[in-house]
Amino acid sequence: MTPLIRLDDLTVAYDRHPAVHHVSGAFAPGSLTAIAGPNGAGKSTLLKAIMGELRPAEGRVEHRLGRAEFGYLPQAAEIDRRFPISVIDTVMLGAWKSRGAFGRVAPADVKRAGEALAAVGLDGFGRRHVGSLSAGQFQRVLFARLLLQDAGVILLDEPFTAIDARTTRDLLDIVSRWHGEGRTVIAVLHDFELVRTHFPQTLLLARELVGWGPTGDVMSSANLMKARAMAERWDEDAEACSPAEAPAA
Ligand SMILES: Nc1ncnc2c1ncn2[C@@H]1O[C@H](COP(=O)(O)OP(=O)(O)OP(=O)(O)O)[C@@H](O)[C@H]1O
Repeated sequence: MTPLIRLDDLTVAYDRHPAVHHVSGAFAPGSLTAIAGPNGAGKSTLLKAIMGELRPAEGRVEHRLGRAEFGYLPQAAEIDRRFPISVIDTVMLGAWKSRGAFGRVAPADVKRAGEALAAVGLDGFGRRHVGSLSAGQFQRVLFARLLLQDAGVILLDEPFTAIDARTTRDLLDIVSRWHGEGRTVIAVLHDFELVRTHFPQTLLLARELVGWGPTGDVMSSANLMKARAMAERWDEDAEACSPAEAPAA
């Protein structure tokens, strides 16, 4: 099968210090993949590089997708909820693909936004200010926004962190539905049990690739120990990356 997204010797760096180092592999269309690895492994950086928010220092991210084909749920810590915006308007932001960034709001979009809120269990919350929601309710709002966006590739950065079991279950149902609809879903996750039970593919990252393939193979004790050992060796003040450091193919 032709890959949907291919990573070719991808290195992504901040101030020339690599956070993702020489990663190669491919996401198949319609695949459901967890990105796992220790803190600081480069997982969020990799998501941002996949959707083009960060440019590679070396190597490439290859695909034929436009920006609108990517739906993205950032880490909760990256979102400022003090911005004075209602729940329904936040969900409506997901409709920008169909109406353009400054386009008029169509009644059909309002209806779809209401349906998306109902689908995530927040019927009647539309007029609430996002700052007044609990963390779990706000995560549901962000999923409703993704439902409205209707993207072919969905990137989720720690979608279930600080979320209770019931909300996690409800949001996992939505992830399963997206997978069933043939969308490609890539999620950064810390809960290994959840990875093993719900994600058929795993990309295990410790700046460099530890493993990428069927979850049962990749999440072996040997690989998890290897990832931890690699993380313990990281030197935050290491020299900037040079092409000569690339591992042999
Ligand atoms: N904007 C930035 N500027 C400089 N360095 C950054 C920036 N963002 C991330 N980094 C560094 O890049 C490395 C990878 O960070 P990243 O957030 O991608 O890791 P992660 O695997 O998602 O971590 P976590 O599990 O803790 O969320 C870390 O050393 C981090 O400090």
